[in-house]
Amino acid sequence: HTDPSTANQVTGMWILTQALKKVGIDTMYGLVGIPVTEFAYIAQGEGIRFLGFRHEQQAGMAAATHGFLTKTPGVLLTVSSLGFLNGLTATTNATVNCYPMIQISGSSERPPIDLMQGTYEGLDQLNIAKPLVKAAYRINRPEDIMTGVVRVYRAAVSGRPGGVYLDITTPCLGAVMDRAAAEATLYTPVDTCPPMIPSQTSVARAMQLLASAKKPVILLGKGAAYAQIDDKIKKFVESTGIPFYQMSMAKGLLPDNHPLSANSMRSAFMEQSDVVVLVGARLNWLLSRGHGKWNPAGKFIQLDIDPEEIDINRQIAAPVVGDLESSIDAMLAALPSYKLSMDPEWVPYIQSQSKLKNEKFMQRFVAQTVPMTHWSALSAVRKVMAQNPDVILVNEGANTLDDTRDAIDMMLPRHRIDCATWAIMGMGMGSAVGAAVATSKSVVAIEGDSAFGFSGMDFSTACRFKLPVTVVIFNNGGIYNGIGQNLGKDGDPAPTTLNVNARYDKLGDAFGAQTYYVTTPDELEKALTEAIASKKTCLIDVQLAADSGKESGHIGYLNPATLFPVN
Ligand SMILES: Nc1ncnc2c1ncn2[C@@H]1O[C@H](COP(=O)(O)OP(=O)(O)O)[C@@H](O)[C@H]1O
Ligand SMILES: Cc1ncc(Cc2csc(CCOP(=O)(O)OP(=O)(O)O)c2C)c(N)n1
Ligand SMILES: [Mg+2]
Repeated sequence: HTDPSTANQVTGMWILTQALKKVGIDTMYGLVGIPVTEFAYIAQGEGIRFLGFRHEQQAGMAAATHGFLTKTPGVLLTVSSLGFLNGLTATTNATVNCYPMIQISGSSERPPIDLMQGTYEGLDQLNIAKPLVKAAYRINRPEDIMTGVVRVYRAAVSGRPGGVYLDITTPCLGAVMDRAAAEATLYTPVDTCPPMIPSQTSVARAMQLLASAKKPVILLGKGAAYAQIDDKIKKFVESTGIPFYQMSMAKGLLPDNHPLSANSMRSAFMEQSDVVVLVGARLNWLLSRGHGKWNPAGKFIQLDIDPEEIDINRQIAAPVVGDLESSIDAMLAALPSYKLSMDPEWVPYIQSQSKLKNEKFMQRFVAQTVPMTHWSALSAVRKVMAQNPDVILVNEGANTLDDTRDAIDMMLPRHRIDCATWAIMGMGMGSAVGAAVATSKSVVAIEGDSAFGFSGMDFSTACRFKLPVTVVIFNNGGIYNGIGQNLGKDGDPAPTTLNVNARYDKLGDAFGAQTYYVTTPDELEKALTEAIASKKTCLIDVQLAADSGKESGHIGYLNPATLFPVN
């Protein structure tokens, strides 16, 4: 597979490779085939890492995670039609979650697409992508490749980050151009993600409101984690002395056990806070869209880069529109000019109530039940994760997501990647690979067994690239707890001692992983400790009781026994 380019002539594939290097791309995730295989080889030959996956959705989740963790857009490469569509779910999810990523897909030549003449893998990809992603462009001519790459790069990283689609046609990839003319089109763009400075007026308005607050709270969202201004966030919290709450992917910006953490006091600050500071956090469903328990008299200060985010669900009394670094800098600079009037009992109240709640919460880990529940399994996992704070945690499921989020304190920023704003399943294996590749750190993915099912075949990708990824599967027999179980007669509740039949460790054996099958907390603690220390690709099947966890509806119970005769 050599590049067909010659001393005097180059192909569109070569130009695309050079253009990606000009904007600092050194890694691509994807699944090759017609018409992008040759391009991937050329890119590899020019020093761009390429990680081949089993499904484009997981390659896209890896690219999105890469973007969130590095602020350089992750690149997803797919073939046309279904490969493009498989990847589009990840690019759309990245757009919803504000992760910067670029999906590059080969596409058919235009005339037979536009005339619907039935071409190989023909699909009008650009127009299908447009409504779902932050921006979408098509390149038809080799001389436009650099422009197309700069457009998608800027769209992915500037303003609110998001997923962007770049469509490049087969004729363009294969087009031949004079080398000198092609080189003349290449350049490194200037200032691709400029600061967005908030107005002084907006900062003064926010500081006045903050200074008047009796029971303020600071909510840190994944935008604050993404901004990579960790010391400034810490300084803002500690110099104001205001309690803070971290959304799931902001956990670790300050340690979850920080004395100002209101992590266990969500209801209290929702009901009582008179001023709420949203820092890179949307007032969306994850925060009851600002209604329900929220104090109706509460006033909101919102720091966000997206002006259209303001007032989406509640009036924002003091919007500060700008990039978080510029906004936090401005507020820190103004702080000495203001005297805060926080109720001196507010922080002691938060701290004393947190202590009581945390002590009560710890009771959940006492029962070392066998068969295990999520909580008895987490009693072991939390111990091992506390000893390995620099391991990145990937997490998805229902009970597995909620319980793990509450059970495992994060000590470092950008060390927790989960199903986030859209709460989709199937981000696990791609995110684990993307996190390991982007950071060279070890990764532990705590997966519900149903959630694992969406991306499980790409566990083999982690094995193939020998990544230090340990997948821990909380196996309670399927979606929530029980679909597909051989249930009691006439839909009666299933007996709680049903053995869970699946053995995911054997799947790991098939791909050469270091695997474990554990049924007790002690076995799990030993296995996870060993797996992380090994820095190998590992899989731990954690057998839980079939009825562990709660679900929104025992839909498996609706099946009459006659449909599924109990064997
Ligand atoms: N660099 C940045 N500066 C300011 N705001 C940002 C930046 N990056 C992302 N954001 C904003 O952060 C917010 C992230 O919100 P969200 O994804 O709901 O986080 P969470 O679910 O953790 O609360 C988005 O509104 C986005 O516009
Ligand atoms: C793309 C998509 N399809 C389906 C669903 C609906 C769902 C929400 S949670 C979940 C899996 C829960 O079972 P799991 O075994 O993972 O966890 P546990 O509670 O510990 O047993 C599903 C299928 C979502 N959210 N996204
Ligand atoms: Mg399950």
